[in-house]
Amino acid sequence: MATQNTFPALKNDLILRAARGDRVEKTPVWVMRQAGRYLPEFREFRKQHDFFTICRTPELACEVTLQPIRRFDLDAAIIFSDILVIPQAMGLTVEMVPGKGPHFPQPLQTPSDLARLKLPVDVNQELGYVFKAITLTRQKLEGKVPLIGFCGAPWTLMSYMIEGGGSPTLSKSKAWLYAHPDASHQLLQSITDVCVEYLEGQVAAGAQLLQVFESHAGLLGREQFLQFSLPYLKQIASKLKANLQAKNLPIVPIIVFAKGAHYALKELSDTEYDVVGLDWTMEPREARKCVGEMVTLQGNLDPCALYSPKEDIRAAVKKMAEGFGSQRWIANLGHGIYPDMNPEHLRTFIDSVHEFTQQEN
Ligand SMILES: Cc1c2[nH]c(c1CCC(=O)O)Cc1[nH]c(c(CCC(=O)O)c1C)Cc1[nH]c(c(CCC(=O)O)c1C)Cc1[nH]c(c(C)c1CCC(=O)O)C2
Repeated sequence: MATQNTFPALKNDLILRAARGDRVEKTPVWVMRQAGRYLPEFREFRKQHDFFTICRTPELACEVTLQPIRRFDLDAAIIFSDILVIPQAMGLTVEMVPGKGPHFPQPLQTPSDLARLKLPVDVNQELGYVFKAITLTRQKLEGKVPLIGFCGAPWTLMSYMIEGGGSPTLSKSKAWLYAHPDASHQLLQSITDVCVEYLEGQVAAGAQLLQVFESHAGLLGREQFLQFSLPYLKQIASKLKANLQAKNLPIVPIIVFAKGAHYALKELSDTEYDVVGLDWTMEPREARKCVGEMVTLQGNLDPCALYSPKEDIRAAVKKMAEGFGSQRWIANLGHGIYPDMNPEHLRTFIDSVHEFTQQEN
């Protein structure tokens, strides 16, 4: 059975309080893809190490995780890894092609290809390197901020496994949903089972908050989302929480980020997720009206707003803060930061969140 390690005492628990709906004196902020190519120190590091070698080597993953924490006044670290480590653990080869992104040399083409998957997955054996990276990073953070763990959601991972890489339409993977619904459900369930065990292992290793990335929700319509995405997202949160409780592990808050799922915001808030992430197409006040008071919202400045002059970034943050209000909000961008962003503009974003949300007493 998993046992908890002992870690340095936490000095900043703002994000954990906001996630649970406890009072905060200022709004916590972190940024999706905060460890990455927009940082010169990351680009330097990448010249020496292959992407998945960094993910698989705890000392390297830890170093990259800490880079943005050293530079900025962030309220959380997110473990450096990728959502595609799960397809790898299920037996598929994934390469990261510089300048192009992920590539699967042998994607799933027809339902008969499901036989190629290596199931069931021994999560400790296949993904134990992530657990080691989390434990090491939690030690090296010295309690400065909490450490976020994450995984890709089943539909997003299924679509990568079938498309074999990025795709503007997801037409191959969406074709499975319409032409092979049973095989699709079978695949989604297999991925879900891995996600549950993987997230549990991350908590046992020291993750203090989790995020599930359903990055490809937007290309599903509401119907397809309710059928092929939401049930698996729900299963992840409910089974995970039950397992954590049964094993006496901390029941950490969980964030669901379903990019583009504005059509199912209410349903997303009606789950065991503690936080619902918003992309930049959603209006904070409308979103709050839709989800009610019992859930924390995360987001949602358009990442491209960081291309504007610093004064405009400050104005955009002020407006965003007025829209979300001071409680039950975790500030973030509406999607990951882009590689050509000026790190100093990110600093303006982070510092102005703190400035505009600081409470009087
Ligand atoms: C869809 C997705 C992926 N990976 C991820 C998602 C979900 C978030 C989202 O919707 O953007 C999640 C992810 N990927 C990475 C992290 C690390 C933690 C962080 O700082 O957020 C996280 C949380 C590192 C990464 N993952 C990747 C990089 C860049 C690769 C490199 O260094 O060469 C990093 C830092 C590569 C990657 N990985 C993926 C793509 C599409 C790409 C190529 C596009 C790109 O380069 O941004 C798959």
